[in-house]
Amino acid sequence: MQTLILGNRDDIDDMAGGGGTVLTAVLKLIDRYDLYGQVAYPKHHKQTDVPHIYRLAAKTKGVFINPALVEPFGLTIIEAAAYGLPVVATKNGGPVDILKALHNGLLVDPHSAEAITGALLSLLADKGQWLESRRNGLRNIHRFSWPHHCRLYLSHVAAYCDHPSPHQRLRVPGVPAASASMGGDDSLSDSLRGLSLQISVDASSDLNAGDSAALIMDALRRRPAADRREGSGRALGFAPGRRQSLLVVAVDCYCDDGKPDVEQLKKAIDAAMSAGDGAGGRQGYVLSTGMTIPEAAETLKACGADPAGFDALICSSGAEICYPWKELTADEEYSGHVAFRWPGDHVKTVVPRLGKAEDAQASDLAVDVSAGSVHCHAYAATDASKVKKVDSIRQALRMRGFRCNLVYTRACTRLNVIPLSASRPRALRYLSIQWGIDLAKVAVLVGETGDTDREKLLPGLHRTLILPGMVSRGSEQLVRGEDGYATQDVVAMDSPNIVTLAQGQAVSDLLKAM
Ligand SMILES: O=c1ccn([C@@H]2O[C@H](COP(=O)(O)OP(=O)(O)O[C@H]3O[C@H](CO)[C@@H](O)[C@H](O)[C@H]3O)[C@@H](O)[C@H]2O)c(=O)[nH]1
Ligand SMILES: O=P(O)(O)OC[C@H]1O[C@](O)(CO)[C@@H](O)[C@@H]1O
Repeated sequence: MQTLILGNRDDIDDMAGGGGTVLTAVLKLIDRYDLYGQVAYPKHHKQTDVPHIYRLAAKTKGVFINPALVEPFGLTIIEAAAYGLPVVATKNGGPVDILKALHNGLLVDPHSAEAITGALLSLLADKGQWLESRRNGLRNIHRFSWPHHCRLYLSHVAAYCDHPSPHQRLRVPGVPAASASMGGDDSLSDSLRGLSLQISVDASSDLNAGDSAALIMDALRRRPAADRREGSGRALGFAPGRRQSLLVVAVDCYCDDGKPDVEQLKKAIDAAMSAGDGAGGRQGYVLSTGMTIPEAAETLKACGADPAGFDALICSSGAEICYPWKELTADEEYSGHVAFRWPGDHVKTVVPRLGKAEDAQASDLAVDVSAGSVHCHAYAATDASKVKKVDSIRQALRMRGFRCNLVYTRACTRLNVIPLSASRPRALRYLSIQWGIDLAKVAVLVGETGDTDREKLLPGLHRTLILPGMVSRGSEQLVRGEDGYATQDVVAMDSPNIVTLAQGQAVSDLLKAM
């Protein structure tokens, strides 16, 4: 089945621009070649349908084609790559640069029907070529991430500022001697946040615009380290010094009764810690969990691990972050971020009513005050069969005007209700930005199963390592109903960024191989 997305319309005659003409021509071709039943051309689609359309095409081993006579940029080609869908694209315009970076398909002359047919058939018929294009797209898509884009852009700006007039100079703050000795910080995200303030035309400069891009970039890179030290009284100001990469332990190890499975978690932590041996402190550690901050600290101690050995704890399924080397209290800045549209106490009593199964008692999903926090309502669940799935509760809450994130944790025995903008991936992104560590230098360790938000930790710009045999009981049966989609329908599990640790393989070896 071919799917043609040809614009939303009620009536072809009312379509703007040349859309109506193109669609009419296509319908005539469908008729001429008698393709009824083989081609779908939906009249309407919503923006939220678009990811599913790309995924469907990728799943059915299809190809995305953009045969524009001229394509100024080509966002759709980047979108297709992000979903693992190979492309055939016009050789006129932006796609030339995109394919040079992504290698995710073939360029064609849009005026040549023969060239288009040839390229489509070649990708569709040659499974090896199709798979290579898919994997290249998934592997290289980070090149269109904002940090990468900004880095490239700045380097071009700096490189071409060769002839400034004497009073117009690019002022990049100097590098204090102390910070110059710090390890490389390869992300520009911090620098970029304040860039509009840092670059100004001013004669009293430390660097000329004519200086090499590398020099300017270097100064920009180092600046946040100095800023951070000034604010070191706050957790937010913590600069993880020599840290250049992060290992995030997000292995949700619980026993059947919901208590932390200390033995298994200890194995996961040991596997992570051993990967940092010999890194000279350049590797940082984060625990990412559905537990509260006190529970996480206590559990780490039970595992024989010093909580202070972790750079951060992401707790309550991403509602809180703390820095245990300093104190076990939540980062207020992050709390401020996630507070957006948090319905607070208004939603607290509604959840048990909407979340318990039809035949269940009120006590089957009851508020657990001790496991809650400012931005997390926690509920104790007696049995997985007595509660509704995440998707169903979320939908019921939305119908009542509450938009929240819901996560079952502790082997289906606890439901965390947190703000919509709080999640474990979101917390990770926050740390990556605050600390200036690119997500490409972050590796997340997960189990084969886990909390209901586990599948959201799998894709992204970071690398994901699946540790088999660590989690005996997860909560993922409570993600969505049986008629819902499967994880592999929304996550490209064959992405080069997602790998499973082989029996006896060390985390460090796998990281090196990725
Ligand atoms: O039926 C459609 C068509 C497009 N999109 C989305 O809309 C966005 C833009 O699509 P595109 O077809 O490229 O739209 P235009 O606005 O016509 O294109 C201009 O804007 C794009 C985004 O910057 C650039 O890539 C193009 O080169 C430029 O011509 C993408 O996210 C698409 O997924 C839909 O959701 N439904
Ligand atoms: O094929 P044509 O006429 O050059 O039109 C291509 C244009 O249509 C779009 O694909 C969608 O509007 C643009 O991205 C692109 O610029």
